[in-house]
Amino acid sequence: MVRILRLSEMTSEELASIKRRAELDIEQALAVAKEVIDEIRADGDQGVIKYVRKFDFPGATAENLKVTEAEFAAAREQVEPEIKAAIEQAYRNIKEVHERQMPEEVQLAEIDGGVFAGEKVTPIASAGLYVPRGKGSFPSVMLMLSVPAVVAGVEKVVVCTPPDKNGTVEPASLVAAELAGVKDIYKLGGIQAIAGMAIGTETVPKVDKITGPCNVYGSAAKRLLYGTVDVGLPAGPSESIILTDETTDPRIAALDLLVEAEHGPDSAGLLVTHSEDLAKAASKHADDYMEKLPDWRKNFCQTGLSSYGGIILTSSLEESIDFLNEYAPEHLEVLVQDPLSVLGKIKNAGEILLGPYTPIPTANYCIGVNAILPTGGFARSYSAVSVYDFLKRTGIGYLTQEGFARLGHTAQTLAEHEDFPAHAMAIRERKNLLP
Ligand SMILES: NC(=O)c1ccc[n+]([C@@H]2O[C@H](COP(=O)([O-])OP(=O)(O)OC[C@H]3O[C@@H](n4cnc5c(N)ncnc54)[C@H](O)[C@@H]3O)[C@@H](O)[C@H]2O)c1
Ligand SMILES: N[C@H](CO)Cc1c[nH]c[nH+]1
Ligand SMILES: [Zn+2]
Repeated sequence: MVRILRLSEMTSEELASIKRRAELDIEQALAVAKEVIDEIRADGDQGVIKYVRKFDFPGATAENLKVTEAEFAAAREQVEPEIKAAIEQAYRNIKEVHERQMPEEVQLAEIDGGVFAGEKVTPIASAGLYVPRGKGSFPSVMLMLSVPAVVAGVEKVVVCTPPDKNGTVEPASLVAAELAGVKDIYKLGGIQAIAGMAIGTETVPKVDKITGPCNVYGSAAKRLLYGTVDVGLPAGPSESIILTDETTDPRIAALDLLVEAEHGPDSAGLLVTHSEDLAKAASKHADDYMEKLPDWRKNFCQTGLSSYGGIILTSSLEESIDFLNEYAPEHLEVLVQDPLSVLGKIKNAGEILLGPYTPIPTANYCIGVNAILPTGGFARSYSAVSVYDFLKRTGIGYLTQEGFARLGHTAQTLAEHEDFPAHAMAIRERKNLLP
């Protein structure tokens, strides 16, 4: 049975472990990440190729690291029409959502007589997208990263994604990339991908920003390369909370508890409820549904649900909401009787999905909201991937003579107070230099 943890009886260590998720495991990956990064810094392509061969594609060479036009053509042929149609529908919604996010290129307003303030947005010049491939194929992630980057207007979009041992990139991911307008794809996974794009080699372009979810190895590389490159939002092992009450169908709750738990042994699936009956029924149904999964996914669920996940039994809906706000889940499903009634009380979640007709997979794939979300508690301060991950906002200020007359003295006063004499002089002397 999926474990039921009564919140009031959990020790502080148990609670801390649940809230920390799998982030702790990154420590064991840091050593190998440092070794790989150092060799890629020193040896460029040869460093990259050594580790692509070691971890993914034994036949890797500098000549076959980049996906060719022929491989795109082969992918178009291989991908079933039904899969293509699904990718196209998902693409349309994701594109619609992200185009709606785009701000005006320049905004400037006169906020006081002669005082103009605003901002302009500029796409970053180059972005490196990481599309994972270890414990699943992710054409959906390809779309969720490529579409906002292209909509934002990034000139150079580079993708790294692990190849299989024969050097093949998952065909549906290539179809998705081509649909989104991205063709610079490199057969790199894990540490070597992050390091290759952060440092740049003879074959792998150096980029200004890397973003995309990855496992503990890629996450370790991002942590070590923070400062060399912008490593984007912390998107690690998947996690979710299913918030329920006594009215929730325990079968629906059990089904949805398994969704993110199946991503990997380090994924966290939590069901949070104040109904003991619901908890017990959902635990039983989850066991039954797990039997329907292939062994490797069932094992992921069982491992995750018994270490980072399970069913949290609280004393009230308010306590459930307090717990989820503290936990800050990547995915939050709200299956209580009146989902909209709790929306205003939810402060920390990567996404909020309302009601029984909005299971997490609909958002993972095709509602259009971005499914690349902060994990490990970072939903307290990070947002889902959006066009803003690929745009810079630059402030614009403009004072007319009237505006300067209005603000000059204030600026000089504060400059003198903060003991910056050149700041103060730049204002004071203008009165003698300008009409
Ligand atoms: N937060 C999000 O928005 C989001 C979205 C999708 C997926 N995810 C998560 O992303 C993660 C993807 O992980 P994954 O493993 O499936 O794919 P991955 O692409 O991150 O990792 C696979 C790569 O890891 C490297 N690797 C494997 N074993 C290694 C070792 N022993 N030493 C060094 N490198 C090694 C290989 O190069 C391989 O290509 C999952 O945890 C999934 O839950 C998160
Ligand atoms: N749930 C993942 C984010 O944690 C997104 C995804 C893609 N494919 C399946 N799931
Ligand atoms: Zn998922």
